[in-house]
Amino acid sequence: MKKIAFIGAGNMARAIVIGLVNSGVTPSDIIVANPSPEKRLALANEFGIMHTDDNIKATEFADIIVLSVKPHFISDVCQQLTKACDISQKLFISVAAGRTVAQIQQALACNAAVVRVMPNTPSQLGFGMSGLFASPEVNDEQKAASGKLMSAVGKIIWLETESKINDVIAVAGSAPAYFFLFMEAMETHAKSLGFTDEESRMLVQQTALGSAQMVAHNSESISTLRGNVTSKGGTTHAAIEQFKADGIELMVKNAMNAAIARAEEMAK
Ligand SMILES: NC(=O)C1=CN([C@@H]2O[C@H](COP(=O)(O)OP(=O)(O)OC[C@H]3O[C@@H](n4cnc5c(N)ncnc54)[C@H](OP(=O)(O)O)[C@@H]3O)[C@@H](O)[C@H]2O)C=CC1
Ligand SMILES: O=C(O)[C@@H]1CCC=N1
Repeated sequence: MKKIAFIGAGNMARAIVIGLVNSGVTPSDIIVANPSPEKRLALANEFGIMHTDDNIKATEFADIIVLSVKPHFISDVCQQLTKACDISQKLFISVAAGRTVAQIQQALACNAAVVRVMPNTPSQLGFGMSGLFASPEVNDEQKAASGKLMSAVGKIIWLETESKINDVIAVAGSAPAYFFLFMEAMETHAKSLGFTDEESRMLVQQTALGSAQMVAHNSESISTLRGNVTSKGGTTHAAIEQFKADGIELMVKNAMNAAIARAEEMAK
């Protein structure tokens, strides 16, 4: 197995590291670099991976460097690495939203092999969904290695054009938060209907889980599954009509387009 370094030990790095270790990757093949100790120590203590506060040491150790800092730190981190060590044979995987291959290569001062990945946090349970785009410099072996890495934490699709990364952000990268928002709204109203906190959480959580499982395990369209719940003139019909009257389809479309627009803006 290739050695993997995570630069940045935040939410996304944590999600992927957990998924990798749970999928059987040897913990001592993974190193995480983060300036402040709490998050990297937590990962090291929980999963037995290596850790450091030195991005350069982590980069020297690894074949694959996963850039998992906030987008506005990507350029500084790349410039730091390129000045301090030989990166010519390394594969860079960037999970950053709104940071293009060209920007990363410019900061690395070379035409490095870069794979952009747009993952999501369910990766930590092995239920991730990632879109991947490879720069022309990425060879077949590196492409296979990055596909294998992200397949360890969920499902993947390869993208023909880099701009599709922004579409994946809208449909999958940011999308767990949409479902959480919906669940939060339902949980809040369940509480106002008099259910306890625990009951409200369980009612919403189990219903969301069951619904997602039905989608995953049925070949019928999602629309058909919805129709199967919706008796004509019944309670679900009343709720769905109210959602439609309040503009749910437009709301979802506008929200997804807002995510895409923000990603495009960040790339400028
Ligand atoms: N969260 C998500 O659902 C998703 C996030 N992403 C992408 O993942 C990336 C990380 O996001 P997320 O994990 O949420 O962010 P976090 O803020 O949780 O994590 C970023 C981490 O980077 C560390 N860091 C800051 N500066 C440096 C540096 N110079 N060198 C090394 N580490 C540094 C921070 O440390 P400290 O806190 O100590 O400053 C922090 O632990 C972003 O680019 C985002 O676009 C992509 C898909 C989904
Ligand atoms: O909100 C963000 O910018 C990141 C990218 C996708 C999910 N979180």
